[in-house]
Amino acid sequence: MKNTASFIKMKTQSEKIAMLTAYDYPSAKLAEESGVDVILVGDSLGMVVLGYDSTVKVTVEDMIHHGKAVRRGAKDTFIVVDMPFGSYHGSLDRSLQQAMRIFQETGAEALKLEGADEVLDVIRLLTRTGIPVVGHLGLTPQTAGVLGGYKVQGKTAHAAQKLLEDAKACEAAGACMLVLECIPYQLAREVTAALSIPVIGIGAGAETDGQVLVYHDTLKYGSHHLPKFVRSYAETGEIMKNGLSAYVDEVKSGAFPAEEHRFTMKEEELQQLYGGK
Ligand SMILES: Nc1nc(=O)c2c([nH]1)NC[C@@H]1CN(c3ccc(C(=O)N[C@@H](CCC(=O)O)C(=O)O)cc3)CN21
Ligand SMILES: CC(C)C(=O)C(=O)O
Ligand SMILES: [Mg+2]
Repeated sequence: MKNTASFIKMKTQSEKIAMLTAYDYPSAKLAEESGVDVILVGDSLGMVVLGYDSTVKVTVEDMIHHGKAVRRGAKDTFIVVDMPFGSYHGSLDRSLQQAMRIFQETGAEALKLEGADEVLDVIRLLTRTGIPVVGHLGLTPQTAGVLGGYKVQGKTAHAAQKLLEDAKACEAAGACMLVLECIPYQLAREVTAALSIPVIGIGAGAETDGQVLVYHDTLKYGSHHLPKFVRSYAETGEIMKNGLSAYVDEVKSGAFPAEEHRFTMKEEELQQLYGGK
């Protein structure tokens, strides 16, 4: 099992870190078998698995439910679980309580929190408590309503400067890793060079220490809109739909089930059952 020190070593040796989301037992198992370095149980599960139009309806219970399934499917992979919307704001006591529940019940290796500013106190508290924290800056989907949608962040010199300072502050607060979402590649490059902790990008160009993508985007599973930064590596949705249509067709035509799918009662038992009839 890799740990936070392994990822720092990978950064210093310029070995790229491959992170992928997973939400259940089979997806986690496939991710582990594929050699993924870090599995993220993302709150994006609200959109790609539960069918919400944003991540803000996702609850602590949802994250625990899915996190436990992912743990069962990937016993030997470093797992990060997103703290969901509203679970790490308001008071430090409550934030720690929610974090402890997710961390203890799922058995994850780390938790991910979006933002800096007041979230820095939470990063510090969780880290001191013994919970490794992954930061998340740039496009932070939990605050999309305030940001004005899913838009590229850090495009102006002023916004880029603020993001760089936030990134340094996350590291100083104890974050073991940082996710940068939807920012210009030049800014991602600068943040990656400025930090000692690994920086993982999504829509942040090729010059970060690693990449993360959403499972369903990577496999083109589901009918959702694919963001511009995604590359899909398999037409899974199409393959599944073809398989399911073939099943329905064969039930309708009577081609399924065939003789090899049925069970047989012995002739003598049939005799006894029906007598001489
Ligand atoms: N399926 C899925 N993939 C993701 O990567 C993802 C989620 N869901 N849900 C949670 C967040 C939301 N994310 C998103 C969603 C949409 C865009 C998007 O459509 N962006 C525009 C760019 C907008 C601009 O130019 O400012 C795009 O065309 O890619 C970006 C990030 C990333 N995360
Ligand atoms: C897109 C990644 C970084 C994420 O936070 C999620 O999947 O929820
Ligand atoms: Mg997330």
